Amino acid sequence: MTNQQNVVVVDVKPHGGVKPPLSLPVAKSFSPQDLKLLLMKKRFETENAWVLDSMRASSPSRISNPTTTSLPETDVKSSWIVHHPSALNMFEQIVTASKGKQIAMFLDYDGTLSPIVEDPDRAFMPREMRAAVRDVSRYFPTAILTGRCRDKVYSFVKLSGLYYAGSHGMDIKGPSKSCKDYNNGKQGVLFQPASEFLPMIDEVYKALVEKTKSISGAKVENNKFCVSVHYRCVDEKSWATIAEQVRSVLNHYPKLKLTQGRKVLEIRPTIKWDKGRALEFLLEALGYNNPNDVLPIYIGDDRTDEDAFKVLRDRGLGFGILVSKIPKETNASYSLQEPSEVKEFLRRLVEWKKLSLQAPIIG
Ligand SMILES: O=P(O)(O)OC[C@H]1O[C@H](O[C@H]2O[C@H](CO)[C@@H](O)[C@H](O)[C@H]2O)[C@H](O)[C@@H](O)[C@@H]1O
Repeated sequence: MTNQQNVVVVDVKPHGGVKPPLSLPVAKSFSPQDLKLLLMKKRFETENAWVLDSMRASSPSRISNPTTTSLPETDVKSSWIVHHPSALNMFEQIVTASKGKQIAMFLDYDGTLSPIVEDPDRAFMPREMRAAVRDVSRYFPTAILTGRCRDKVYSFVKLSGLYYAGSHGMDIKGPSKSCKDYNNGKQGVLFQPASEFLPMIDEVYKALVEKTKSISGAKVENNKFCVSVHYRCVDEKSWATIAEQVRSVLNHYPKLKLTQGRKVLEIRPTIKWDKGRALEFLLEALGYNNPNDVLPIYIGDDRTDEDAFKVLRDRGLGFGILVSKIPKETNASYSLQEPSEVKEFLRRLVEWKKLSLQAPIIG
């Protein structure tokens, strides 16, 4: 007969949600010290399992609610398209909604302006996409919001008339050259809400490089105010090891948290700042305090873009457009399948704007 009972511990994740409950067998003879160690070990294992599940599901989460999973895949897809129609098919409705307002464009980078590739250092932006973004920025205030380091994304985009928000919005800079009159003279706006974390992020980057160097295919990227640990090229059998190594480093840094993107673990400060807050900051920096003056359009493909989609939805402002070929849970209103459709959407916006500037005023 065993002398054990089960203790269930419910804990709170650093970024708000509830962690899975810990259930551990407690022998009556355990000392408080043993119990503490056992609890720590169990928590470590549970958190790893939680990260690993999430890594397997990849990002953003595919639709998994019971009302849709019982339907055949084609029905799920058509029901999703009804709720998140193509932004190309809804183009007329989108521009009609901008009547009397200034359209402001917010664009994610990876998976939106450049196709996803294996090597993050080679995620170049196709020339035609650069032309489309440049043309859009001539007619509408335009910002790139990315998880990447701001300098790195600038080296890919190479356009000086845009706002850039790197490190998931923790590093914001205005256009380096004046673009018409819509930036209200706020050229060079700079906002870095996490600057005190720079030394810590640097330290964590080095620790992660060291911890993952023996995992074939793992890549650690220093994004200035956050760090990415890529596992796209890591054999799935080693995903548990990568999750374990990342957690073992993070355990020493309670002021940092773990989030996830497309085959990437992202380590960032626990401050309440994300792409949604950056979008709000940029709207204010552009002088759009009155929601009646502006129609923001945000296009992105990843979990981190959901923060921005949510801000737009909660404020009843503009439109979020998710780039995805498959149905996913999202706060976006519309969808586009891939970067080539993003380019088409941007081109159509420019054509529409040119025509509307030429149109005679009647009445
Ligand atoms: O906010 P984003 O611009 O979407 O940046 C998010 C992460 O994007 C990059 O990683 C992703 O794209 C890579 C290149 O296609 C791909 O190899 C990787 O698997 C994707 O997760 C970037 O390298 C990360 O640092 C960003 O956090």
